[in-house]
Amino acid sequence: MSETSQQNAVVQVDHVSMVFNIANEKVQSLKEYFIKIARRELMFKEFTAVDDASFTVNRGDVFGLVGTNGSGKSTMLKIIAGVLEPSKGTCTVNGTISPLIELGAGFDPELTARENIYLNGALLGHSKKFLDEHIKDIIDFAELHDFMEMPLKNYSSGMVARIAFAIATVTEPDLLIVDEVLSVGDFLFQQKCENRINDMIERGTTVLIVSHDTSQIERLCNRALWIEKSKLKMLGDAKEVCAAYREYER
Ligand SMILES: Nc1ncnc2c1ncn2[C@@H]1O[C@H](COP(=O)(O)OP(=O)(O)OP(=O)(O)O)[C@@H](O)[C@H]1O
Repeated sequence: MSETSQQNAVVQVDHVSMVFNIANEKVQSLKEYFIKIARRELMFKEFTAVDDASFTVNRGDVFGLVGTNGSGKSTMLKIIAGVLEPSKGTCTVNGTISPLIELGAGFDPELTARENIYLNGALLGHSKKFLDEHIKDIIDFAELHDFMEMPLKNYSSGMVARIAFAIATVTEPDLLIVDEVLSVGDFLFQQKCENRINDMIERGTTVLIVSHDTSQIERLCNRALWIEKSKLKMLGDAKEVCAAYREYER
């Protein structure tokens, strides 16, 4: 790769593979699990969720990931976000990241929504002072003013997604990673999120987005990657990749 393209890369994925060890049989409890491990009775088999992936996401790209269920999209995003260490290969990210990956991750269901804003905000690296100054913006964007003192366990998944999106986008990171969270929000909230993503794109944020809604990928993204059964199947212009993927799904 040339020096210029390297400087332009926000995400550089180089021959990345992710292999999980899956137990061959179901165990009923943690105790049984440890007993079987100690007696060497529990066998594992390897499962390759991402197989030798290499690609680059450049500054200013709005990059979509598509593929059928279980093809490895979320695993790829978790590697990019630094949540998972790849079994092979390297993944480099240049800049700050706001990951919106697993709905509810980084939240405590027993705490109120307000307390969770501080907890999740701290996990994203924000100070208490910063969160005090921005909590009104977060609550305003999520439109959940009447529910701030309610424990998060009583929230619907759409309400959790509203809070998670509002916190992740309170600052403008170099890279915004959005997994299926948008799909659980209602139509109006999805539109509001898309508008905010578009504003961030205009100001230079690079976006990585997973969605089963190919029209959403076509609307938002310039480039797309289709992952199928753990392997990269097609990389290129978002409209072309979505068209090929739709054809395959039929
Ligand atoms: N921690 C894990 N341990 C074992 N297997 C895992 C783990 N995480 C993911 N997998 C497996 O890896 C494969 C890819 O999962 P992944 O969640 O990346 O798929 P996906 O493309 O995001 O699917 P979907 O569209 O359904 O969200 C699946 O078969 C899944 O069961």
